[in-house]
Amino acid sequence: MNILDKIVKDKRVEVALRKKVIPIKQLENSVLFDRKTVSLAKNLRNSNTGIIAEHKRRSPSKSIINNSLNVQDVAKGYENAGVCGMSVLTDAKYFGGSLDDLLLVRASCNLPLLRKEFIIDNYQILEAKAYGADVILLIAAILTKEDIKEFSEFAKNLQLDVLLEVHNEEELNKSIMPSIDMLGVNNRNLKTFEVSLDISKALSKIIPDEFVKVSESGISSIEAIKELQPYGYQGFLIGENFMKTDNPGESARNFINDLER
Ligand SMILES: O=P(O)(O)OC[C@@H](O)[C@@H](O)c1c[nH]c2ccccc12
Repeated sequence: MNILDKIVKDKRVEVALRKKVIPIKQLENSVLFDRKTVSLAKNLRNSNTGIIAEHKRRSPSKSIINNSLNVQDVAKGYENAGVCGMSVLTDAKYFGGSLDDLLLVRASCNLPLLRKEFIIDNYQILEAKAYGADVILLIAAILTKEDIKEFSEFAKNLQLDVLLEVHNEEELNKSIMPSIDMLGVNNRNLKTFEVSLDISKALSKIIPDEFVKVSESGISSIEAIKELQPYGYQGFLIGENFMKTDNPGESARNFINDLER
């Protein structure tokens, strides 16, 4: 079984348990649930840098990236750096994240927040809203066209933005629908961990103009961004390149300063 199938299998068990511990009504009654959300898509359209900075402690491809940081400091640092939004990994088993990370980040900054999660159930979208997210990620590789329609419409009804992630043409073709705000091209194959910016370049040509294009993973230089901008990319999701340093906020600030020069 490939790693992605394993993650999804574990996720189904996890979500079934979560539902028993915290009923839907409780999520809907939580303080953050009725909050006004902020749009990442709008921020990206109005930016000429478009950096979405991620909080990621570890990953199946790299094991430990950074285990010694305070998630609230990271959030404040990213906000001060002038990023357009922040992505917070909430998967515990493979990425060392949690919904509590998301909650702490929500309490520390006003950035649009992406819940970075393997979403397979509407319940996780309610959790995203209740713990402070503004945006959800949907991964085409683990969803059917019907799932994508159901989950994205459910998210839109909760005033959440939807970032749909693809890795090839077939995934892209089943994902194009009006309830999607942003199309993310993952440069990393989640089954083999191979990374190549060529994926973003190739797929950009068949992404319709109404979607904000986001390039995800393996971005570690200004040059990479300059290379991708002519292909129409307005968003760049960066995790490891910032998280591997002692001060991700400062790294992001230097990166953005260089980019604006
Ligand atoms: O750390 P990187 O290479 O900059 O990548 C960040 C982000 O794109 C990556 O964490 C990611 C993209 N899609 C995902 C789906 C699930 C988990 C993680 C991801």
